[in-house]
Amino acid sequence: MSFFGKLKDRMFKSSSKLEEGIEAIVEEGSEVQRTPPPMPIPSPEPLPEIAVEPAPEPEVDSTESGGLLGRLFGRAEDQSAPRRVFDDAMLESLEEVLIQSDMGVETSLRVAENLAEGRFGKKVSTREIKGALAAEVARIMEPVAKPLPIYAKRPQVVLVVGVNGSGKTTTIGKLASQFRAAGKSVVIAAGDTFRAAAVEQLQVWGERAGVPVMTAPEGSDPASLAYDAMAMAEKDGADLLMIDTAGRLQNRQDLMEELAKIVRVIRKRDPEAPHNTLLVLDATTGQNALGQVETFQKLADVSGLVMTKLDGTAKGGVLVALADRFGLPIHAIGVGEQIDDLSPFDPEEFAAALVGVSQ
Ligand SMILES: Nc1nc2c(ncn2[C@@H]2O[C@H](COP(=O)(O)OP(=O)(O)OP(=O)(O)O)[C@@H](O)[C@H]2O)c(=O)[nH]1
Repeated sequence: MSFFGKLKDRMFKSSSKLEEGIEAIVEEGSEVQRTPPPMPIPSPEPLPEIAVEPAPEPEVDSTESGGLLGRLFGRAEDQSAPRRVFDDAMLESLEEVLIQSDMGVETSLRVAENLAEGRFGKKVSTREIKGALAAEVARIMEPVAKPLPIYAKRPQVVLVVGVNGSGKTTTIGKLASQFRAAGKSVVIAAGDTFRAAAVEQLQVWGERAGVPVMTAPEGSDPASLAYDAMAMAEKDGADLLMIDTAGRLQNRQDLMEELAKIVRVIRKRDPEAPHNTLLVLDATTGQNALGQVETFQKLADVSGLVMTKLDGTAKGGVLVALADRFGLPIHAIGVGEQIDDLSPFDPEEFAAALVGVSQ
């Protein structure tokens, strides 16, 4: 199955919510429209003879793209499909549906406003609105869709941060496996030395990915492990060193000091390290993800995001809010617990899956 197929299948909770919401809005309004239209007033004078093209149906921006959205939403529409006039009530209902999909209030209001532009007072169908929404979401997401940059630097150090349970370990395993498949040599450092279970889990992922995992005794200094891992990665000529970290936000000061110390010691070996600081976020936490970005930006120099657990959540819209608010690159998304359930972030695929493409 293509990754888009998987994404579409698994993001059903978000998309069905948006899809059903938009359908309901259009259908509700279209009933109002069934009252007979007023009789046309005959024009007293013959119209001057100028070549007038029949007014075209309002175009869906996305249909102009030859890409995925164009293919999905661009075909001619069944004329019997319900339509309603885009009015204030529709604008408000759209805002509500977008907020419910976790796009955040600010972003939802702006997106709804953009959908209204050029359509206000005109009759629109569900598919037109879905197509336009998908195009708008893709437009917002386009600038942040950037794979993890790979540098010539060896080892490239990737520090992985995020709250406990966000999916750091799983993401490190998945990324390591992908880098291995691309012919890169990888070393993992199990930097959450305070939790034996976290270390064990990382070892399991290391085995799956065929990548060595450096560990240290429970409770030992994560910075010292990071330093040793850096030395080992240098000695082995590894392309990448991925460092897992603790995610205990309960004591923010300790965590900040711990992360700062890791950075300080690895810089003794390479003043430019870490080359990437990946923040792993759990999509099921919805709007909390926004707060986590703010917090971790204070704790570390976050360079990009990975959003996990997009499968089975109705909160996929939070990615749009994140992109709109922070503009941080989204390197990858996770849609499952298996090793190949991590994909580069594709804005059009995401937009289509979020909005729902069954129509
Ligand atoms: N459905 C789904 N589950 C995921 C995904 N990514 C991670 N998980 C699951 O989320 C749980 C937590 O993931 P971990 O990788 O252990 O998270 P962590 O941030 O390392 O957490 P700690 O080890 O507690 O610090 C595990 O049960 C994973 O299998 C995903 O994309 N989709």
